[in-house]
Amino acid sequence: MRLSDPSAKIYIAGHRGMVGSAVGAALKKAGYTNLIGRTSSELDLRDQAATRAFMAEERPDVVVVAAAKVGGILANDTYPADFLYDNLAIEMNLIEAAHRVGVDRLLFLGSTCIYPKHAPQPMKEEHLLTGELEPTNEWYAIAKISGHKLCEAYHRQHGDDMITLMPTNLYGPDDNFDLETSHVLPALIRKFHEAPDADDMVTLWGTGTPRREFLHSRDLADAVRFVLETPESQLRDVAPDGMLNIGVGEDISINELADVIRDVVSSEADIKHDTSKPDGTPRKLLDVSRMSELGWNASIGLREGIRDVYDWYLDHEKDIVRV
Ligand SMILES: NC(=O)c1ccc[n+]([C@@H]2O[C@H](COP(=O)([O-])OP(=O)(O)OC[C@H]3O[C@@H](n4cnc5c(N)ncnc54)[C@H](OP(=O)(O)O)[C@@H]3O)[C@@H](O)[C@H]2O)c1
Ligand SMILES: C[C@@H]1O[C@H](OP(=O)(O)OP(=O)(O)OC[C@H]2O[C@@H](n3cnc4c(=O)[nH]c(N)nc43)[C@H](O)[C@@H]2O)[C@@H](O)[C@H](O)[C@@H]1O
Repeated sequence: MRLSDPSAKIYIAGHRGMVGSAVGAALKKAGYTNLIGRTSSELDLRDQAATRAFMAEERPDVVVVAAAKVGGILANDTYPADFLYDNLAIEMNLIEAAHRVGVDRLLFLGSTCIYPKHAPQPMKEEHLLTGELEPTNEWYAIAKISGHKLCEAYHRQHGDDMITLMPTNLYGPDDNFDLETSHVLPALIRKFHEAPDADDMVTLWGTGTPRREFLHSRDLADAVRFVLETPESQLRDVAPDGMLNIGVGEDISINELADVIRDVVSSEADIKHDTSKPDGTPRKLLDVSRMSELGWNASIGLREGIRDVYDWYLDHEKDIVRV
């Protein structure tokens, strides 16, 4: 059901994360006053009984699933069991419990690693399951595909209003800046920040030739609000499979990204490549025509977004967990 009541109870699972915190801010700004969240120590969503009990007690009208085990290419490749099990457990428990209590709408957040490694570019929603996955993150990808399919199963069997957003690589305030487990953009902000001089060296993983698309978390949060406020019939007309790519529709090579970040951070460091680290998917540019057709487009440019995150990083550097 379309979100229209400002007092609707909205549960943001993962409300403290980069995406969850941006979604909370966007919904608050839009006038929604009844937002709830629980930290993972208050409610471990891998615990089915605890998740069912929480949902039965709170009975939210809307659930946004922004809780997940998340990380960059090296973390995914290093901890396959954690990325597969945690994400399967979290999404299975949340989606099933949402069905049990009869929420009006559930929004599941997937990720574009669900598409085949060599999918046609730009990638359309119908390219799902048409080819082999990228090995470094197939574990996370299979979990996210399963989450989407579970939403579709509840929609088909019970008529539940459950929609999957498939965001491209995200960045923003409250991102993870740990140099081993983070994604490339926050990692390079920190690396160049910590290497300001001409005789410093910044190491890029892989060859730097893969291309990535980057969406600021505030843009994603606005897309979440937009979809929640759109009637299910309109969403399903455009997305009969219940899936919507969320991106900017353009990409950049990692080498070019490094040049932009080095410039924004005002570093004079040189760059070298550690080709012992994986490149991952060569490219994963999204076709964003479904969201454009619905009337939504991203608005934060990459350079502007990197500047925004770097300003946030400078204000929070001392609080960021050291490796
Ligand atoms: N970052 C990206 O590039 C990207 C790209 C596409 C899609 N996404 C999707 O966007 C969503 C959010 O990602 P993010 O970047 O915001 O990640 P994040 O900053 O790591 O936040 C993840 C959140 O999930 C919560 N969480 C993790 N395990 C939990 C558990 N067992 N029980 C309860 N809560 C748990 C954490 O809660 P605590 O803080 O309380 O521990 C955290 O707030 C995920 O579904 C992710 O797949 C992310
Ligand atoms: C959105 C996420 O995309 C993720 O794939 P993916 O874009 O390759 O994840 P990233 O870790 O952002 O890596 C993107 C590209 O940047 C290169 N890279 C260069 N330097 C660095 C660095 O210092 N740190 C990192 N992390 N990368 C670096 C990396 O080798 C890869 O080719 C998936 O593993 C997740 O599951 C999720 O789907």
